Amino acid sequence: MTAQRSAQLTDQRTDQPPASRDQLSAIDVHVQAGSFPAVRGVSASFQAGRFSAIIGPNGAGKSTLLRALLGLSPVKSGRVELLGRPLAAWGRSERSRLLAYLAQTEALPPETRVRDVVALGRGAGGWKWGLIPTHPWTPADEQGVQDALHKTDTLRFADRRVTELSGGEKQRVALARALAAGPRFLLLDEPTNHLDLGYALEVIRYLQCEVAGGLGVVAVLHDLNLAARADHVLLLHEGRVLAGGTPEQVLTPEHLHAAYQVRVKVLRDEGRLIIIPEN
Ligand SMILES: Nc1ncnc2c1ncn2[C@@H]1O[C@H](COP(=O)(O)OP(=O)(O)OP(=O)(O)O)[C@@H](O)[C@H]1O
Repeated sequence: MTAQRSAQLTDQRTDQPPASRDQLSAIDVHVQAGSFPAVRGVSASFQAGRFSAIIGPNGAGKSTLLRALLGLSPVKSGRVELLGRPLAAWGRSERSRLLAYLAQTEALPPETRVRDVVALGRGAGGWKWGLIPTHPWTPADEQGVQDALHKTDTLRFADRRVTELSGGEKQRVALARALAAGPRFLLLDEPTNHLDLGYALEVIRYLQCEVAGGLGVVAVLHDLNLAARADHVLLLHEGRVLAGGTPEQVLTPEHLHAAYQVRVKVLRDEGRLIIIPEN
């Protein structure tokens, strides 16, 4: 795609932050993955109390951007800000209290009961894995674990071992662990990967409930019809922002063809967008 054509597709090449400071922002962020410039000058803001989806074709830089927002991938230039302060200025424990991460493939400790895995999310010790408790266990911790189990529908197998679970069940346990600490932002890399259609929708609905309660969700999604349920969509292409805004602004046939080289129809059903490949 030529630069001129790309510029015609959107007048919103960067997704600039609104006035609120209750956000996680990337400001002209460049990230190098090995010798490859995986993220090339991305500016975007992700609000607390909003569901943001990051979409784009394979290799567009979605996971690398997510990791940079978490401080897990070093930023070559530009900066990430959390609640108006540079990410690097936050202490490690404050940062991990505010930001939770659900990676593409979560390594859950094997032979461990689900309840104990979720408790790790609140800083419980896991002496078997060399983890030291972050603080003495309190009734609030117990309640946080119970709530996370309940909300993710994992309570009914809370006493089973992780090794006895299906891929989808493990994914929900990983989600429960990420949520147990009550983070401000939850960043998820393809959270619906191993989930059947019913649970994928349930996870999205569950995340929407948490968003209504003030959580900021930033999810890398491949399923454009799930991304259409987000409040805000960021479309990446070759490490850059191709478009950012509401699903209506971003999920257009022009943008999607530019990013995926696929012609799509965008339909509307009861106010929701439905994206259908044309062939
Ligand atoms: N260690 C590395 N060395 C070289 N290139 C890398 C490295 N890690 C990632 N890349 C490249 O950086 C680009 C962005 O990778 P990233 O995983 O962020 O993409 P993505 O959009 O999440 O892709 P996918 O949808 O396939 O998961 C890809 O082209 C990838 O091959």
